[in-house]
Amino acid sequence: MGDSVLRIGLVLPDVLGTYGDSGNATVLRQRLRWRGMPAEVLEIGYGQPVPDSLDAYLLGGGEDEAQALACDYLRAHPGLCRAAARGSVVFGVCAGLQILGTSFVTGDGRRHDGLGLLDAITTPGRRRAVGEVVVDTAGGIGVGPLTGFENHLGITGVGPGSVPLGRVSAGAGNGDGGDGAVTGRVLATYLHGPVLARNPALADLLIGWMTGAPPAALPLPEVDELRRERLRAARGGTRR
Ligand SMILES: NC(=O)CC[C@H](N)C(=O)O
Repeated sequence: MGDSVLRIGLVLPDVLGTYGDSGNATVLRQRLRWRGMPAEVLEIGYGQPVPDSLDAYLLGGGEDEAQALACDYLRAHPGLCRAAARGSVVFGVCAGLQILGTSFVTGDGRRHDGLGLLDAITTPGRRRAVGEVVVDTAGGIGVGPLTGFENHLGITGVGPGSVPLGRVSAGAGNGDGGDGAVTGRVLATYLHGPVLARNPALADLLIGWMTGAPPAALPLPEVDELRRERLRAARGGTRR
């Protein structure tokens, strides 16, 4: 393939594959292809080299032990961090968010250094946050309301080097009223779904960062209808 093919790295899907977040790579690739931009997904499995030349890197969710293993691997194989320093897009979900931060403490009380690409520190909460989430991004990344589901023990404090994506109006998110964190082109959230399938505007924000220009509109009425349903259902739930 030539240099014009956009390359999306799916990072350690064999370790961070518990919550279906690998679908985010499929969504990004397909939304690029629908716009006539060739794209491919490279799965970077545990034990394989981590290239530093990709346009985007996606990290999904996982259990504490898997998360610690993935984080150690990415610290020892710094291709992702080198690429982020050059401006590649990095997108993390839940365990991915915690790994991209400065440090996290797992449920067993052990502290782990993160990759330090986001100014975010995670510690165990009092109880696991499980359920639907809605994030209002008007004061944050401005991509409309985000919907997804969460399943995590960690609570995340965002420092001055990052900003949350927005404020949660249902669910827990970071645990302090915000969700996720963003610094430059490194963005992460607690939302599974896959979140890019549920929230095409977030996928297109990442695509704009990858390509250097906001992509053309892509009307998909059935996706809009699905979003309306999800938002109605989640907003009918209780705030935790
Ligand atoms: N869903 C996840 O990725 C869980 C992340 C982390 N292990 C936690 O429980 O906080």
